[in-house]
Amino acid sequence: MTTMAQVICGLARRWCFGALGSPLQVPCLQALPLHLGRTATRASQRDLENAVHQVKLWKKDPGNEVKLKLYALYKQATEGPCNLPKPDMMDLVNKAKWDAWSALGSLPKETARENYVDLVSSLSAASEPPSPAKPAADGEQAGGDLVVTSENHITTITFNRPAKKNAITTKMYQDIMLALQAASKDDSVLTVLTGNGEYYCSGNDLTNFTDIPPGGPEEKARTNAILLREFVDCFIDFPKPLVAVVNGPAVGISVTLLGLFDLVYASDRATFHTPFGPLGLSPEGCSSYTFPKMMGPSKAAEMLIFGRKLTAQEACAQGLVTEVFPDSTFQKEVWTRLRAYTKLPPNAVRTSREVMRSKGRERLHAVNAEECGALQQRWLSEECTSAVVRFLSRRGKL
Ligand SMILES: CCCCC/C=C/CC(=O)SCCNC(=O)CCNC(=O)[C@H](O)C(C)(C)COP(=O)(O)OP(=O)(O)OC[C@H]1O[C@@H](n2cnc3c(N)ncnc32)[C@H](O)[C@@H]1OP(=O)(O)O
Repeated sequence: MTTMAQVICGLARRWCFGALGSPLQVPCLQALPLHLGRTATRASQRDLENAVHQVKLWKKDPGNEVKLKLYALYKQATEGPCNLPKPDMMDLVNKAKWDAWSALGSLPKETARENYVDLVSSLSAASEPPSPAKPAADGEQAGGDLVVTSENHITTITFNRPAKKNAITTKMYQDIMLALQAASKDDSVLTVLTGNGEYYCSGNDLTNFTDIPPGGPEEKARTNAILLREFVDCFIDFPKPLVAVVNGPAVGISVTLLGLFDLVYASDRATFHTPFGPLGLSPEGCSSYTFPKMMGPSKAAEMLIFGRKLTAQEACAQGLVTEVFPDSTFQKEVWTRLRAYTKLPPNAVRTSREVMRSKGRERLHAVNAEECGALQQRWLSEECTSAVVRFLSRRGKL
């Protein structure tokens, strides 16, 4: 289990050696000597060290807001006002810390120390006594974040991160591409994408934006654009029928990609949401082309620009979904139908699909390239950065 002190220590370390480049000589909090008991009315250096020790014993994560406040107060108490250059806006973690520290302005070191000690003491009073760390639950990641199975001439690729609503990590994008490459060559007739648990998929994992490489945010945006382009290209070029078994809510890229599928079967629990406006993003997955073509420009605009969430029935009425099934019989009905389809003559299936797809393929590649170029810019924008920071800080991920 990660303790609070490890988290704060991690923050301090990342601040010291992160994207800012120059080491800042901030002591790791865990390296401080420990003393117990506050005796004076004004907090002493010893009280501060004692408070740091108490933080180490906290069992519960107090949340991002408190962590940032503690970080800022600690820095102010030990180093005084922040005089570091403002980190790049895409450097989310360091920017949040810089903002928190800078917000303390010229608060005297003594006052910062006192505030730190008081904050820790008020939070400690409310927290539980420490207990030994528990080992991680067995099987939490059973099967990995992506599970690929092949049975009865159907290859199934399952998003398997139910605790994270099946958000897609960078590794999952790569693994999906590998799985599609393998499925294009195996003896399956159909390839299915589905999700394990309550969600089909909550789209791109928003923490994918937080690890900034040495080349900075621009490099991150460039490599993400390359990965996204290759990823979507795999769907455009996939030679067999693609089926989405949408078992629950779908968000972001898991929705836009549906325009490249041949069949989309949805549970009546599923919803379809592309919150690009609120996230400061623009469409991907060729949806800027496939959605207007499928549902008309105005309905597509409502989804892709203004982020209107569709129910499964609405998505079906717009042509995004092939058929909606009651959740209680969804799996049974869909898989029975798919197994029946695998009995069709495979070469005829493949030929029909190729004839239907070949005409639009070049256009789809051009659309994909254009969308990825636009997104590369979007990812570097203040609008997008602020939206990602809002999401991550609400969930204590910074
Ligand atoms: C190579 C780069 C390619 C980039 C391609 C670009 C794609 C664009 C998109 O896909 S945009 C869409 C991005 N997705 C979202 O904006 C969804 C964000 N998530 C949410 O809004 C909500 O989590 C929810 C509505 C999906 C579910 O809400 P609910 O309240 O039911 O559950 P929680 O929020 O508590 O979620 C449970 C845990 O799952 C984590 N999580 C969910 N979605 C994501 C995500 N997309 N990225 C990262 N993490 C996600 C959430 O943080 C919770 O984790 P925790 O339990 O550890 O706190």
